Amino acid sequence: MIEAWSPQDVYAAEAALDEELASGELMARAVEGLVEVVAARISQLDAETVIALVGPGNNGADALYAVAHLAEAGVACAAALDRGRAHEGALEAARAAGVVLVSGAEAIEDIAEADIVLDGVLGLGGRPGLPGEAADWVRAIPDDAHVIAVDLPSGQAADGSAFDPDGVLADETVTFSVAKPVHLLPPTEQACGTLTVVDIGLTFETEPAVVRLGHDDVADLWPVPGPDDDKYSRGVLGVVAGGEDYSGAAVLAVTAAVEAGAGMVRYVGTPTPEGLVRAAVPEAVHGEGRVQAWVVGPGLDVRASRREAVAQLAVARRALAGEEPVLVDAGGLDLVDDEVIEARRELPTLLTPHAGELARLLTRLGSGPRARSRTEVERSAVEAEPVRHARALAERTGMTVLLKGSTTLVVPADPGSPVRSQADAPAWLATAGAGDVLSGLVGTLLAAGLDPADAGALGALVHGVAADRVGAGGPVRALAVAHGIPHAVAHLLARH
Ligand SMILES: NC(=O)C1=CN([C@@H]2O[C@H](COP(=O)(O)OP(=O)(O)OC[C@H]3O[C@@H](n4cnc5c(N)ncnc54)[C@H](OP(=O)(O)O)[C@@H]3O)[C@@H](O)[C@H]2O)[C@@H](O)CC1
Ligand SMILES: Nc1ncnc2c1ncn2[C@@H]1O[C@H](COP(=O)(O)OP(=O)(O)O)[C@@H](O)[C@H]1O
Repeated sequence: MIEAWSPQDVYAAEAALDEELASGELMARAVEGLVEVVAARISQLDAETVIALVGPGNNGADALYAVAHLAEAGVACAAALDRGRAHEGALEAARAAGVVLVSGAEAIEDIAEADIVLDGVLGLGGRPGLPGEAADWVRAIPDDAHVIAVDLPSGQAADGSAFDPDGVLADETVTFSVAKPVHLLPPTEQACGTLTVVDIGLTFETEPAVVRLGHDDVADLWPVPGPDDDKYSRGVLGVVAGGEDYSGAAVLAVTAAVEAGAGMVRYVGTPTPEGLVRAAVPEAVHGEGRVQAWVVGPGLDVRASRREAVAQLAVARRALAGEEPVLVDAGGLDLVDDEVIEARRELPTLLTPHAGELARLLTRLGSGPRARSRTEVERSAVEAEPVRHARALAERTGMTVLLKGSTTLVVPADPGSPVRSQADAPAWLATAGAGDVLSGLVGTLLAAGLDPADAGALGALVHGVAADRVGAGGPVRALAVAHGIPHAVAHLLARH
């Protein structure tokens, strides 16, 4: 599991530890870890020149001390300074070690020829926009240089809220003690590259801001049946999905639920998908009945008027009005209105929109607990600030929101709970029907008793791993992902 703490919590933990340690000890630990990574990269890449981009704060000091150590060890190092502004102790160390200090046009020339660029312009204390000459430095970084960001890529928001295309795009980032939201959240994680966390001894009493499950966490969370279990105790999942237009969604969701190990799946549909489900998934039973959780919505047509569709919609509405946990996806999202929001306020509910569906929902429902602002929300706005928009929907509805995408976010209804961020899927998973598979998989975890945030994060991880293993680096179809779930789960459980 990777946990990330907010910049405020990191500063507080740092201040607490700083009081116990000798002055400069904390930074010395950070620098030692940073030097180790840069030295390893110099030898792996056969790099000859390193240049540090030095900003005015402690982030710049880290970079400057690091090149001082490397210069002492014989590496050809330079440091770009903006009008000579930098941490005094670090500057002295750099001078004494023979680091070449450059600024202006000379800095731009040296950056353009560097093998490794160490970005220490801004760290945790950075505000939007690069200071002084730093924007020119960043533009001068050659494509073939290996860029190592100190703590975080300069220009990117430490809380992960905003991506700056003109900021640093790192090949790797060396951070201290713990990850920060910038490293785990879209849209900023794309600027971080590979992450190394150097332990400098900070401890935290607060909850992390962001959590990412790793493969080794699956065995702790996955509902593995024991000898006393039967099909009912494992959890029965009701699936209200598929209509005459999108009949395949029902097959995909039900198949995924059965493959994920639901004790039983009860399917409620209209004639065409019902026939398909009967043929494709003999394990499923048909019609309404007692369940431990519901999936409502894949392929569901809330505007259909045929008698069978009206009956199916009545079951969907009963599920939303009932007390069992509900996952609401696709067409089912159209059924979420103020009445449903009021009825489900205290009940486990997971909404699973993609960016376009989230934009539509926020446009229709408005944001804030009482829908104070009701404005048109564009898909592009959700993509630019996914966490903010997912949180707005979670606040508006009191429900947990799973926002699908290359990184899947799970924002719990409780604003104090960490955001979950899973980036396990190959881009090949961007294919029709993949979301229907996710709904069946996560629904099974809800029926087994997991809470919506755990079910969403764990389901997203397994979904991604199944796609990765089935596709083996090539294209993957949604049905194959569903069929790949058992092997993915077995593979992940075997790691324990
Ligand atoms: N916390 C930890 O655990 C540890 C932290 N460590 C390191 O310390 C780093 C944090 O250091 P930091 O607090 O000095 O902040 P940092 O990002 O260097 O910049 C602040 C300076 O930049 C300026 N400034 C900011 N934005 C600007 C802008 N857009 N345009 C112009 N100016 C701007 C800002 O100016 P001011 O706000 O005063 O106007 C201030 O002068 C952290 O990332 C890590 O590398 C480790 O050494 C040890 C363990
Ligand atoms: N670029 C991507 N990389 C990895 N996974 C992706 C990417 N784009 C989408 N996905 C995943 O694929 C699935 C698509 O779901 P969705 O948009 O609901 O499709 P559908 O409605 O056709 O089933 C989601 O689980 C999403 O997280």
